Amino acid sequence: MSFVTVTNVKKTFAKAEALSGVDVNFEAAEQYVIKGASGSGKSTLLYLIGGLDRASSGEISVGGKNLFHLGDDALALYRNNFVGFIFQFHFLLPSMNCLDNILLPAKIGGKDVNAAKKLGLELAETLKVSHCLEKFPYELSGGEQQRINIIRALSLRPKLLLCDEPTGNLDSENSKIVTNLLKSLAKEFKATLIVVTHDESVAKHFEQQLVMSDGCIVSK
Ligand SMILES: Nc1ncnc2c1ncn2[C@@H]1O[C@H](COP(=O)(O)OP(=O)(O)OP(=O)(O)O)[C@@H](O)[C@H]1O
Repeated sequence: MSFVTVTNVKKTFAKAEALSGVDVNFEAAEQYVIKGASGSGKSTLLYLIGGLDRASSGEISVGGKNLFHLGDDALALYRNNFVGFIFQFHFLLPSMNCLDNILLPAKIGGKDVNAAKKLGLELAETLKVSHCLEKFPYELSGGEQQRINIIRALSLRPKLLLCDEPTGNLDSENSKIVTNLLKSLAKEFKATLIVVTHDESVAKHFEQQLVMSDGCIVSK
C-alpha cells in the first residue's frame, strides 16, 4: 500500500479550481519531484498533503490516516509529528537564535527536547553550520539559513518531507548543495521526499518526476 494516497482531490478557492481531481500515490521512503507551470496547482497539492489546508473534496491518506476525517487539533498534531516542511523562504523566527529555532517543533509538540538537540547538533555538524547555532537568522547567509531550516524540519524525524521551491532563493552552487542534502537526509531518515519546483536543474536530480498542468497531474 502507498504511504500517501491522493484520490480524486479537488480544491476550489472562491470560484477558481486550483485542483481538478488529482489522483496520485507516493510510496514510503521514495523521492519525487513535482514540476509544472506557475499556477498549475503544485503548492496547493503539497499543502493539502501536509495538512496545511483542506481539500474541497476527495481523499488524502498518509500512513493509513485519512486527513479528511481529522479535526483541527488532530491535523495540527499530524503536521507536527509527521511532516517536515521546507519552503523557499525559511520562516526562521528572527527573535530566536538558530538552535532555539531548531528546538521549537519539539518544544511546541511537547516532545523530547534533548533528543531533538542531540540530532540537531549532529546535523549541524554534517551540514557544516555548527558555528551558526548561537547566531540569529539575520546573521547567516541564505544558504546557511536554509540548512538551519532543513535541520529544524528534520528535528522530529518526520516520515514525510515536503519542500516547496526549497532552493528558490539560492545561487546555483547552494541550490545543488541543498538539493543533494535533502535527498541524502531523506534517504537516511527513510522519509518520503516530495519537492515542488519549476527549476529543471533541481528536478534533474530526481528519477520520479510528476508534472502538473491546470490542476491535474498530466504525467507520472
Ligand atoms: N489561497 C488562495 N486563494 C485563492 N487562490 C489561490 C490560493 N492559493 C492558490 N490559489 C490559486 O490556485 C491556483 C494554483 O496555485 P498554486 O500556488 O498551487 O500553483 P503553483 O503551481 O504552485 O504555482 P507557482 O509555481 O507559481 O508557485 C492558482 O491559480 C492560484 O492563483
